[in-house]
Amino acid sequence: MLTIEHLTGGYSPKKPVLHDVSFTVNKQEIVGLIGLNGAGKSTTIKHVLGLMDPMSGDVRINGLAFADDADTYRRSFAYIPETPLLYDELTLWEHLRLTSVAYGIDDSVFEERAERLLNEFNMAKMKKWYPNHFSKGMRQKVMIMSAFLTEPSLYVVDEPIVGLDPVGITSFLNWISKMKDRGAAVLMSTHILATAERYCDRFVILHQGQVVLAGTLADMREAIGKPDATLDDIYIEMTKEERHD
Ligand SMILES: Nc1ncnc2c1ncn2[C@@H]1O[C@H](COP(=O)(O)OP(=O)(O)OP(=O)(O)O)[C@@H](O)[C@H]1O
Repeated sequence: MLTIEHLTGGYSPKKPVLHDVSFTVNKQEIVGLIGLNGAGKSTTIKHVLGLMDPMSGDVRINGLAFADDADTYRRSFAYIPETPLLYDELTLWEHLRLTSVAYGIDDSVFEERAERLLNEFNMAKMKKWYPNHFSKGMRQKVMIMSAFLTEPSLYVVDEPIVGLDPVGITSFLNWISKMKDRGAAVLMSTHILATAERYCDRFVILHQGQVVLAGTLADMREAIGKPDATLDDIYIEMTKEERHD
């Protein structure tokens, strides 16, 4: 579904941030992108979104690179950003509607999906509200519902649960698991390792712009020779040098 091969990239050709990054996210799989602040997670995501061109290497969704066909590429995934971006002049319902129009979703399909999502995320009463009345968590839920509305084959998710209350977190994780079971691929960047450990099928640990370890929890435990290690233990082990322990 998502294939990243030998990606070197970043903001200035003289000083790449990502070095030879390779990993895949398959159908029916949640892959956790893990790393310290500044490790390169957001930069990787910007390359996946097509916002940045690779300096070398390749990023493909369903075999298609952004440069091949930008419109088809963009429509093949939904992105949930860390910081919600809403239009002050559109109500919650209009935000959902705008997304559905952009993705070419049928009106009847839109209404049915939107109502289900509003109920799941406890936002039904706020359909006609404008974003200036939303809390931070509510704003995040608008982004989450917009992404789920499109039912894409790939979800790219940046720190999805920061700012959500426990009920919202459960709704998000249940819904993303349901989409995964139906065949979606999910790339999820997060610092919340206990949740990642429970919900992700595989992990990619980035450190200073390089993949230092990847695989299932079992693969990574074996690689570091610690059969009982938690994801926290593995993460700390792989990033030791930077913390000068
Ligand atoms: N717009 C930018 N211009 C130049 N350098 C940038 C820019 N954004 C990030 N960087 C640099 O790229 C490197 C990787 O940053 P990135 O934002 O990808 O890290 P991250 O893993 O997402 O971190 P965090 O967990 O803090 O969000 C850092 O050294 C950062 O200083």
